[in-house]
Amino acid sequence: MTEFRYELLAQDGKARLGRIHTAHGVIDTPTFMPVGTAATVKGMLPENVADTGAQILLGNTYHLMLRPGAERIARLGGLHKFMNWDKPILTDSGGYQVMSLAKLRKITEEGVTFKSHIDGRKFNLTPERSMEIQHLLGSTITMAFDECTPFPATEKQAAESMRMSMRWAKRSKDAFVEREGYALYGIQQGSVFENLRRESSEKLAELDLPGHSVGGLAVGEGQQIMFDTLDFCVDMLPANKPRYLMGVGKPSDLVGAVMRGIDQFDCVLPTRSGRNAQAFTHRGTLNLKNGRHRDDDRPLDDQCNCPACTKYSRAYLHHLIKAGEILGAVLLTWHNLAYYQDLMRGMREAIAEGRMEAFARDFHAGQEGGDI
Ligand SMILES: CNc1nc2c(CCNCC3CCCC3)c3nc(N)[nH]c(=O)c3cc2[nH]1
Repeated sequence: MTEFRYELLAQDGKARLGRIHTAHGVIDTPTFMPVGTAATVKGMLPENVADTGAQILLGNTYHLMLRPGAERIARLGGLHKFMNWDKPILTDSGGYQVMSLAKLRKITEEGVTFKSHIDGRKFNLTPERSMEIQHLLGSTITMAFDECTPFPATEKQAAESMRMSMRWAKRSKDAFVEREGYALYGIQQGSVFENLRRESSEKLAELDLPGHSVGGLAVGEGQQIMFDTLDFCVDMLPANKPRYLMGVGKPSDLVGAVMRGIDQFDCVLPTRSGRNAQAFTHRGTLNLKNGRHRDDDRPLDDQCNCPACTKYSRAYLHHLIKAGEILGAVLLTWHNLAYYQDLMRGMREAIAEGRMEAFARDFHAGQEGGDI
């Protein structure tokens, strides 16, 4: 059996090249984790997600507890078997999604009660129940139950919210079922306040967890404030353990956050925008709804080897989108996931060769390339 372990292989400035060893396989970092909210990466077969280079997916406590139910998934053999993905799965703890999706939410020290956004049934989510659900799912990496502090928040509001999350982190650890090769990550909170981020990091250090995430960002603060916060909060987390920035982000967010020491990312952007005709390319983003593509027989991205870019033209993709064809959403999702994996692979190679600064310069030059 494999014990959960992070290997730091190289550094270039604050950027890190690493490897996470888990019970379900190895993850090369920096890594982008596609989101599989309802036990599927929307529109993709898992083998094709793996083909893009993804080594780990995200699942979600909130969605799966509502439908089909964590106990049902456990009876059916767990989430890996259920969705036919045998590599690592990281599940979020549910608190963030309750606040962004559920109705009639009530937060107390005990946890959150809410009504399902699907059928209005009442639910109760506590650190203990979140741990039980993630255990039933068979998650490789379990996230502590936390509250994502809204932005903006006063320092007092951020302090109270963070302190509750730290009490919930302790309860999460006490309820977490230890298994070799599996891990519980703590979530750092504290909004944009350096002293609160430090207090949160010190509380998490007492729990001696195998990995951590930076929570409470990508909540509307904007890229500059996010980067300014990362400039001081990432180094507060142990350097010998993985650091995961939750909910991030667009390509330039990933480049900037890797350069600030982040190892893991998740974001719905590549999949959600793929379903909305938006494509990320080495030359910037474009929207295939735009009529300018209707006679363009060039590939979407001439530096990409995904099926959308090697087998079809922009004109065809435009046609599929205008016609509302399912294949349009499938091909653009596939491409965006491939582009994100290419970007991460490019950064891993750049860090290994000590040329991350040059990589970032070339990336930005390409994005402003124009005439795409
Ligand atoms: C988009 N920005 C953002 N997302 C955040 C998320 C969610 C990350 N993505 C989860 C997946 C999405 C659907 C299935 C799981 C956050 N999650 C937690 N627990 N805490 C945060 O502070 C937290 C903060 C976040 N900020």
